[in-house]
This record gives sequence, C-alpha cells and structure tokens, in this order.
Amino acid sequence: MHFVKMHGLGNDFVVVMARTLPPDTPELARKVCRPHFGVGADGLVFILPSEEADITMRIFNADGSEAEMCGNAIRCVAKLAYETRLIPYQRMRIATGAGIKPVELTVKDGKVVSCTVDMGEPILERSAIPMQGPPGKVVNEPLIFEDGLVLRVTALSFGNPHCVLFVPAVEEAPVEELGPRLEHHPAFPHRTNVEFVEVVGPSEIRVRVWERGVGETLACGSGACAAAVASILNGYTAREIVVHLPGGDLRIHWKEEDGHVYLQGPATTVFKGEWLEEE
Ligand SMILES: N[C@@H](CCC[C@H](N)C(=O)O)C(=O)O
Repeated sequence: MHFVKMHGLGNDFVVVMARTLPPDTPELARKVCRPHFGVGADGLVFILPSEEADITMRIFNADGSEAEMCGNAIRCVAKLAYETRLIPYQRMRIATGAGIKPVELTVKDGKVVSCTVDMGEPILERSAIPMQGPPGKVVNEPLIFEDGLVLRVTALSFGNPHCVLFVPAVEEAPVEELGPRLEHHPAFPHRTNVEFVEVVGPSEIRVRVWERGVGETLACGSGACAAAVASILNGYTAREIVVHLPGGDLRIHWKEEDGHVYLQGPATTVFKGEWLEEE
C-alpha cells in the first residue's frame, strides 16, 4: 500500500489513493496510526472514486472508528488530488460522509498554498447532532455528569459531532481530564469531539481540541468551525474570525448570505512511503 504522509497544521494523516477500501480498514487504521509500531498519525484517509462528485474522501480515526467529516484531511486530499493531476482543477467537489463539499485551492507555481472548504450549514438541531434531550438548539446549556459535575456546553455538528466549552485560559484547560469524559458522555450516542475555547476578542479565539477516536490533536478543522459557530451563537465574536490552534491558525467565515461556514487553511505534504504488512 503506497501512501503519502500529510498534515493540516500538525493534524496528521496517512493518505492512500485506492479504488476500494482494503479489508478490515478499522484494524489497518489502528496499526498504521500507532506511533513507534506504525507510521504514526491521527487518521488514515482514503481517496476513492465517486459517482456524484470528483472524488470521495473516507477517514478513519486512530482508534479505527470512521468519521463523517474532517476539515483538515479534506484540504490534504484536495492538495494531493490536484498536485498528482488526479483532478487538475483548482475547484473540486469531494464526497464525504457529511455530503459533498466544494473545495477551492490557491495555487502558486503549481503548488497548493491554501485551501478553502465550503463546510455547509452547521447542524444545530439537537437530535441531528446527535445529542439526547428535548428538541431545539444546544447553546450554553448545562450538561450534568454522574458525579454531579455540571458544565455549560454548546453542541453542533458538521456531519461529525462537536461539544464546545468556553474557558478563561485555554493553556490551563483540563483537556486530558474533561475531553474523554465529554467524548463518552451518554448524552452523545455517537460520542463527540470536544473544543475548549478562549475568546481573545471579537475576531479571534484560541482553541484546543480533544478529538473523538484520537485524543488531543494539534488542530481540528471541523472543530475550529464548531468553535467559531459556538462563539457567534453565544454572542462572543463576529462571523469572520481567526482560530488559533496549537498547530497554527485557521480562518473561519460563517457567511450571512448562504448560511455556510467556510474554512481556510494550509495543507502540507511530508513524505511518501509504502506500508509493508508483516503480520
Ligand atoms: N481532525 C478532523 C476531524 C477528524 C474526525 C474526528 N476525530 C471525528 O471523529 O469526528 C478535522 O480536522 O475536522
């Protein structure tokens, strides 16, 4: 299996171009993503043919679970598809588990320098996130834990679920402690990604993300979009903001005209390799 190691702001992926998924892809994802014993990555990503779009992206987290969407991986996929001339156009449509996403590439000297993804409208209705409870949006709502802990959360989805908490200082946020507790909270039947957000000003936030099926990552594209939408819904920021993540910055714009969220950021190629399965 030939692969390309790529990342979006340190959120790293093993990317494979294939005709079909290999047998037992979840187990392969666990092996490939494992540090020291495998390549080491946050996810295993496949570029596959598509009947209704230019290509299909499928992403498996490091724990083998499949995610519906990934805002960082889709930029890597678009860059690789363009630079290998699989799709020789700067605009392409990529089918994902969260629907077809239009992507636009900025190219300089034949190389992709930036990528804008139309993430579509955020899904705000509770049952569609999915999250348990009465119908309506989940904005600054108390979430109760078995041991009596209560956290105020804003929840939404971009095809994959996100739970956002506002904190005074993101560097000191208890990501390792609360991340897994929220990921596995019974209110989220498909588990959830968790964003810890510090509001810096009306056009700037700092975010750390505990990703479902991975743990804390250096960046999360859909998580940055979720954090931005939650900040807007809570009245903390404007609709166009910069999201500072440990791995770097993403620009997010929740456009009034079409209600879609646009994610802009880089994608980086690191090396090519071949996976030689020995067991
Ligand atoms: N890093 C991603 C999200 C990857 C999937 C996530 N762990 C999930 O299970 O939903 C991003 O950049 O959006």
